[in-house]
Amino acid sequence: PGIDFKIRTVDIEGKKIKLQVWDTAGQERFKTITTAYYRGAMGIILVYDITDEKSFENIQNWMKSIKENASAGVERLLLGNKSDMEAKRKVPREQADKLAREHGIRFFETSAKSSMNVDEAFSSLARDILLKSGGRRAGNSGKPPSADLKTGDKKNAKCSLG
Ligand SMILES: Nc1nc2c(ncn2[C@@H]2O[C@H](COP(=O)(O)OP(=O)(O)OP(=O)(O)O)[C@@H](O)[C@H]2O)c(=O)[nH]1
Repeated sequence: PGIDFKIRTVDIEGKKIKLQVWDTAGQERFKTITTAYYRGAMGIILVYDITDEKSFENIQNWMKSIKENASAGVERLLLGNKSDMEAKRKVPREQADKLAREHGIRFFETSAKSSMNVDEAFSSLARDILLKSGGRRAGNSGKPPSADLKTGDKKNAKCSLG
C-alpha cells in the first residue's frame, strides 16, 4: 500500500531521459495527500477514467490541491485513460479539453491497455519540464537531466501508466 515509484525512460531529441514516476495508491483519498508528497515534483500527471464521470469531477479537486501544495511552476498534464473503451465513455473529450485549456495544460486520451498515447504523454511532460528548466542539458548542469514526476490519482481516477 501507499506510494511506490517506477523508472521510465523517454527519448527526447535523441537523448534518453530517465523519469522517476511516483504512483499514488488507488485507495488513497484526496485529503490524505500531503504537502510533502507534492514537494519537489517537477511534473504531475492527473489521470481520470473516461468511463467514470466521478473520476473526472475529482480532477477539479486535484487541480486545487496542486495549486495549494505543489511547488510553483510544476508542470501538469491531464490524461483521460481507457480510451479503448469508447462504448462506455461518459466523459466527452471536449469537456476535458476545455478543462485543460482553462488550466493551461496539455491533455491526451490514453489507453494503458493498448498503450495508445502513453509514450507520447510521458514524452510531452518531460519535454515541457526540460523547456521550463531552461533546456538544461546533461553535461552542463550538476545533475543528470532527470525529472521527478508524480501521478496524482484518487478513487476511480485510475493510473496504470507506470
Ligand atoms: N480497458 C482498459 N482497462 C484499463 C486501462 N487502464 C487500467 N485498466 C483497468 O482498470 C483497472 C484498474 O487499474 P489499476 O492499474 O489497478 O488502477 P490504479 O488506479 O493504479 O489502482 P491501484 O492499483 O489500486 O492504485 C484494472 O482492472 C485495469 O486492468 C485502460 O486503459 N483500458
